[in-house]
Amino acid sequence: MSSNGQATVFIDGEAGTTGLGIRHRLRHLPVTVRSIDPARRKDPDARREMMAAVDIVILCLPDAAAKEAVAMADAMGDDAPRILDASTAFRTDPAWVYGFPEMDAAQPAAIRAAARVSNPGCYPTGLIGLLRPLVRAGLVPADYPVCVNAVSGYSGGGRSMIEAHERDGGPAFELYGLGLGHKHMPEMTLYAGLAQPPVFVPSVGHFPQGMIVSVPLHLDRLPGRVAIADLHEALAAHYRGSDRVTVAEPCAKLAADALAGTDRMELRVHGNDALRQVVLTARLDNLGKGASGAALQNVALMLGLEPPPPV
Ligand SMILES: NC(=O)C1=CN([C@@H]2O[C@H](COP(=O)(O)OP(=O)(O)OC[C@H]3O[C@@H](n4cnc5c(N)ncnc54)[C@H](OP(=O)(O)O)[C@@H]3O)[C@@H](O)[C@H]2O)C=CC1
Ligand SMILES: CC(=O)N[C@@H](CCC(=O)OP(=O)(O)O)C(=O)O
Repeated sequence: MSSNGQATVFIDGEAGTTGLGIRHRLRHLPVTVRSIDPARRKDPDARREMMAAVDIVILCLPDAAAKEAVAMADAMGDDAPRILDASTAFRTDPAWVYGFPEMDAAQPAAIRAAARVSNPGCYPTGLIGLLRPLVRAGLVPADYPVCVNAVSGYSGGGRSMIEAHERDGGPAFELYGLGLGHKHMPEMTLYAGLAQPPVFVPSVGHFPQGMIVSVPLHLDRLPGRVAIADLHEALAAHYRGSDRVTVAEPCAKLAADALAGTDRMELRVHGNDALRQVVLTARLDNLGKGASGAALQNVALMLGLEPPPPV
C-alpha cells in the first residue's frame, strides 16, 4: 500500500508493447504505479526489491523472464506480491486462475480471490470466447475436428515484429506457425473444452493492431439438427450483460482492424443454411481485449474494484 492508501503495482517489462498498454490503462484505476530506474530494468536485484515492495506485480515479459520472476516471488514465501502474468508461461497451470472474467459466472470471483492470475492469450481469447459456450451447451461436441484461422496485427509479435514491419514495410500478409503446435494450443484446447488440439493457422498482416479469429463448422456434423440461430442464441445468452464481449449480427465483410484501440470483442455467427455451413468469428484488438485491456480488467478485479467501462 502506498502512503496515500492506494494499492501499489509494478509492471515488470513496462517498456514493452504490452507493458506500455497496461501502464496507459492503469490511469483509470486508483493505484500507484512503481517503476525501476530504466537503466536497471533487467537487473534481477532491482526487480526483486521492487516486487517485495508492491501489492501486485504485472509480468509483461517473454516466457523465460516471466518464469524467472515467478521463481523470485516463490522465494519470498508469504511476503510475495500477487501476480498477474501476461505471458504464456502459466496459462494452463492449475495453480493459477485464468483471467478471462466472461468465461464463467464464477470466474470474476475466482480472479478477485487469486494470488496468481494468468492473462489470456490474444488468439485464445477469440477462440475460447467463441467455442467454450457452444461446447458447454452441447451444440459443438468436444471431439469436433476444429480448425482455426486467425489474423493478427503485427504488434502481436512485440517490439521486434513492430520494428521489422515499420522499418521494412511488410510483408503484406503471411501465414506462420506452419509447423503447427503454436504455443497457444494447450490453452485453447483446455479452456475451449476440446478433446483434441484444433488445427490452428495464424497469420499476420501489415497493420499494427487488430485480430480476427474464425472457426468454420459443418452444421450436419453437429449433434441433432442444430440451426444457425441456435449457435447465435447460445452465444448471446452467455454474454448477455457483458460490456466487453458482444454478439453481433453477421455481416458479409469483416475488417480485422475495426476494433483497434478498444478493449472490446465482437462475436458473430455467419451461416448459409442451404449449404449447412457456418463460420464463427471473433474480432478484437490483440493489444486490447487480447492483452492490456484484459489485464486492466484483471487488476481491477484483483483489487476488488469494478473494472472501468471499456474504451
Ligand atoms: N503483443 C501482444 O499482442 C501480446 C503479448 N502478450 C505477451 O506479453 C508478453 C510481452 O510481450 P510484448 O509486450 O509483446 O513483448 P515486447 O518485446 O514488446 O516487450 C517485452 C519487454 O520485456 C523486456 N524484457 C525482456 N527480458 C527481460 C528481463 N529478463 N527482465 C526485464 N525485462 C525484460 C523487454 O526488453 P527488451 O526489449 O530490451 O528486450 C521488453 O521491454 C509476452 O509474454 C507475450 O506473449 C500477451 C498478449 C498479446
Ligand atoms: C503476430 C504474433 O506473432 N503473435 C504472437 C501471439 C501474441 C503473443 O505472443 O502473446 P500472447 O501469447 O500472450 O497472446 C504469436 O503468434 O506468437
